[in-house]
Amino acid sequence: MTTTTMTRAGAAVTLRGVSRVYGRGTAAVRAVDNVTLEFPRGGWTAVMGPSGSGKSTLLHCAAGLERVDGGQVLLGDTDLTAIGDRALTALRRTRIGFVFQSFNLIGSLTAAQNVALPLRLAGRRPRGAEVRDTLAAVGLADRARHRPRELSGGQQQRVAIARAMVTRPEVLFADEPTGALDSSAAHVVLDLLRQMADAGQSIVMVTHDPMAAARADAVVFLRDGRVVDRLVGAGPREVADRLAGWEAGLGQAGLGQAGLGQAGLGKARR
Ligand SMILES: Nc1ncnc2c1ncn2[C@@H]1O[C@H](COP(=O)(O)OP(=O)(O)OP(=O)(O)O)[C@@H](O)[C@H]1O
Repeated sequence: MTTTTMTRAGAAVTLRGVSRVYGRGTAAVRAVDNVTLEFPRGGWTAVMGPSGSGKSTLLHCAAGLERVDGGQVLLGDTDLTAIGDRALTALRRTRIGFVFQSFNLIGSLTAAQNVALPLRLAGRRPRGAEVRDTLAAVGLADRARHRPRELSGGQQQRVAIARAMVTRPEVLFADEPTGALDSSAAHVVLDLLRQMADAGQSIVMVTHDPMAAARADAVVFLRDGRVVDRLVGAGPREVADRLAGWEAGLGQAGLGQAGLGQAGLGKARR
């Protein structure tokens, strides 16, 4: 875990007053409620919060997978809320990578073919070396011809990361990337993400796991669709305590009153 956050100038993704509402009238749920937030360029940010706090919705809005109902989402300088569906689709294929908890690989394709898919979708003919190098970067050079069912869960997730990275996206988004993995496979995936972040890749990751969140440079906490807290350079214990406080509905002030953990009332430390 690095305690200093080495980020390049500017934000990778900027959310300004972003809201996403599901349903209407009395049934309306403000899944994301007026969130203003920057995900730094070249930094790894974890997003945590109680179940239903809006983490996945926020990630989908930030990645342009879902349209917002209010506010602005900027990828670098590009306002995703101001571009049409075709431009957004093209942008998603070239400038964003997305990794899901359940890998979402295509079972009938080999690992190499899965990795080549985003290039083909973007209208490019993949060069063999490009796909090979990307698989090698996730430690799977020798599994190129395997199909997903012939790979372990951890290996499948590494293929999914290679697929997300083959277009060299500005931001890699990951929704619970270790949620379906045992702890040793999770470690391998988290080591890989750490290595990528150290090499300058911007990463935004939703997770329930304090061990995973503590590998990131910063942790943002959501509750009821709002950003309520942030930690920088925190260890797993501190992250777990802070999450427990928000899950218990106590918040930071409540943590002090209830004597839960060591989270304290301080601002994020650097
Ligand atoms: N497609 C949808 N239609 C209606 N409501 C939705 C939809 N998707 C999410 N919601 C609601 O929006 C809120 C936020 O959901 P979201 O999945 O973003 O939370 P989360 O923090 O990722 O939850 P979890 O940790 O359980 O995955 C929840 O109340 C959820 O029920």
